[in-house]
Amino acid sequence: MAVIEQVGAREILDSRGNPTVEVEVALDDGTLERAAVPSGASTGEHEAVELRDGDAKRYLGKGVERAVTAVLDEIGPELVGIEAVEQRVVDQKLVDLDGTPDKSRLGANAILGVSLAVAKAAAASSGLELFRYVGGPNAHVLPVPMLNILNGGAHADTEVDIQEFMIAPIGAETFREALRWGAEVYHSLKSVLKSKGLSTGLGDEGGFAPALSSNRDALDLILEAIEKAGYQPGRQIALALDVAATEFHSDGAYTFEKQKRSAEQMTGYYAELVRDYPLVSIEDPLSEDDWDGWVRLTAELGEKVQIVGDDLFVTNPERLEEGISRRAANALLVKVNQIGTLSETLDAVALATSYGYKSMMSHRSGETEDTTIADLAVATGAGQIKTGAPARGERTAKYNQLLRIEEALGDAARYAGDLAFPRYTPES
Ligand SMILES: O=C(O)[C@@H](CO)OP(=O)(O)O
Ligand SMILES: [Mg+2]
Repeated sequence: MAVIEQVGAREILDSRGNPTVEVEVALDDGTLERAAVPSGASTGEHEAVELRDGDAKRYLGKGVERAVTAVLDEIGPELVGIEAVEQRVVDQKLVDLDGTPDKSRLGANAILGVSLAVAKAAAASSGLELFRYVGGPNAHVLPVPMLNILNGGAHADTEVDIQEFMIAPIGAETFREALRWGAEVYHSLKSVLKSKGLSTGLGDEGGFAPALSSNRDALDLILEAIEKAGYQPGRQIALALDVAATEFHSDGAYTFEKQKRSAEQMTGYYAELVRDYPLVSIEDPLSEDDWDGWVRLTAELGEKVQIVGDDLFVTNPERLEEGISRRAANALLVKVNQIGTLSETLDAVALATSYGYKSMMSHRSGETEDTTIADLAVATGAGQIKTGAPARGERTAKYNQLLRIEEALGDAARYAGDLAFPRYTPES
């Protein structure tokens, strides 16, 4: 087995034109692999800390030279000589070296880059694709792509409050078919928008970002696009939301559609949406610290629809444990850079699974060409992945990797389909 010989790092650009960290790990058998780190816009207060330089002259203070230096000067030398397959040893070393609970000293961006690059190098050196290396023989379920085709909130310059309107092609037979359906609906939505004189400009995740006066308008446009593409809403293609409610919550109130609302009023609004639309999943319906609101919302809607905790859980096993004990949400959003190491990410998914919580693998709004999360979705059997629209290279890189994985698995591949959403019964 191969040991880590050298760790390199550099500053590269992400899909928003902001700097981010890329790490390279070289092993003594000649293997060289790299991983790039994503970056969020609607970040949760409890996420691990992304180290930024703060020098206003460089990239308006968004540089990551300090994180790069942390990899080169502090982290790298400590890892030389360790077996690359000892992922947990490496990750524990990263956590210990940093020494803070939120990875703020060395930076979660520095730490994650190293953690993922080590995993990729170990996989390559073992002659295994990443999904097989991390997931073993059980890695055979292709996730439902949760395609974000209409962007609002912090990802668009419009007044649409809900951040992400996604389609979930649950009725497809294979991932390949699901992705094709999704792309067809994406194009269909473009025509629908054009025909109504609405903008077809894009938001950060490649979805359209038209100026609309209500959030229901967005759902109606998408339903029209699904039908015009020749698919049945609900049975073949369901809907999902990421409300990202932390973004419009302050002083105990939600400013939604220009009105101040309580958690109870927001819950009432979602209950109507679930009644009126084929929704399989709602992410962050309430703010990150509104635990009581989450508990009540989950009690009211959790039997009918998946309720996903993103800012609430921040892929952190401790916050997830609290959520499980209080019965807040029934699914976990999984973002590798919210927690900072592969081992802790896998721990969060395992914890979720053991309590019957579903997991949705996720990108960030600032992304790179790195495709690690596609492999992790299959490795963990998550059954769901959201990585933006079926357009724009940094998003399609992940979906395209899933096409390759499905092909590599051949007859062993199984598409998660509507089984990914046990709380949803497609209408006949
Ligand atoms: O809220 C989210 O789920 C994400 C990804 O879609 O957005 P961001 O990366 O900006 O936090
Ligand atoms: Mg979210």
